[in-house]
Amino acid sequence: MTLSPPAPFTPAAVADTLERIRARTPLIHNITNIVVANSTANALLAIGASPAMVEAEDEVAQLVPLAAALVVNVGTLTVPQAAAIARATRVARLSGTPWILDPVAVGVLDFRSRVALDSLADGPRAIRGNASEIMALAHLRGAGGDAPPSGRGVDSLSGAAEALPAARSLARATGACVAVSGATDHITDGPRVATVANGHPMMTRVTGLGCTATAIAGACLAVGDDAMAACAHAMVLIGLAGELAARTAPGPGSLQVAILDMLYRLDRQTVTEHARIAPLEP
Ligand SMILES: Nc1ncnc2c1ncn2[C@@H]1O[C@H](COP(=O)(O)OP(=O)(O)O)[C@@H](O)[C@H]1O
Ligand SMILES: Cc1ncsc1CCOP(=O)(O)O
Ligand SMILES: [Mg+2]
Repeated sequence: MTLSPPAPFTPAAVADTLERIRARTPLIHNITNIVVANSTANALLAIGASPAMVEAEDEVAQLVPLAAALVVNVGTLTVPQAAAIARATRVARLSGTPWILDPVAVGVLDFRSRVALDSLADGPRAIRGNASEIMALAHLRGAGGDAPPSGRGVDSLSGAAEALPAARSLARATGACVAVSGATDHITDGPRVATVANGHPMMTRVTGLGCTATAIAGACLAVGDDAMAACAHAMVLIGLAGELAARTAPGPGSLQVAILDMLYRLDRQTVTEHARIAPLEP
């Protein structure tokens, strides 16, 4: 007898994704920022994936077709990195490697805004950002109405629900799933919306946890066919790790370490008991 798979936005589906990552150890190619290169590599290892941080323009074209997913993050963009990103996303489009964009501080700084916007032509499977970044990117793409207020550097000035209309338009315009993080994460592919209510406010006091969510979404994309489900599952995994780690961490320093330990320790039972994921009914 074969069991039918669980509905996509349920704790059981998140547990399935986690177990697939652990079983397959997908190679995740990251072109990312200097702040989080170490912490996101460790988070990917802790959850069971295999990270490689490679950004030489002469090397990315070789690695992208070998990788199970590509993560592109413009957090500390440089001119050589922009060239590597353009090459990598083009190869990803041609080789069918799923890729995800983290538009760090897009809307605040023009160079990265242009690079992120141009990259959309190569068909990211997903985009994960905070509310300010998603509203800004949607506006740049011509899918977001009036110019939104830009973020405070890499931090958002708006809540995730506020960005949902822009996220839906961006998803429709690009074909990507869009995940907006915040106290309650909102994930959409245009028609569908799901929410994830895991997390802890102390997570905003550790740098790079949004970038970590994006990297984990890369691992989820690598092992699943439904990009929106992959993004939602990733938001549960990082949110849950943060929430459970915050139970004992007295401050952000210990929280950062405890999140790594928790990503390593998450299992089907913990996910099933604590995941707060749900489809948002229209
Ligand atoms: N107020 C909050 N309460 C609970 N979890 C949060 C809160 N703000 C952010 N998070 C969680 O922290 C992680 C990083 O999100 P966020 O801070 O929005 O991204 P970024 O660092 O890119 O701005 C996500 O898993 C998100 O769910
Ligand atoms: C502080 C900082 N500055 C440039 S990139 C970066 C990290 C941003 O990480 P996150 O978006 O996950 O908070
Ligand atoms: Mg961010």
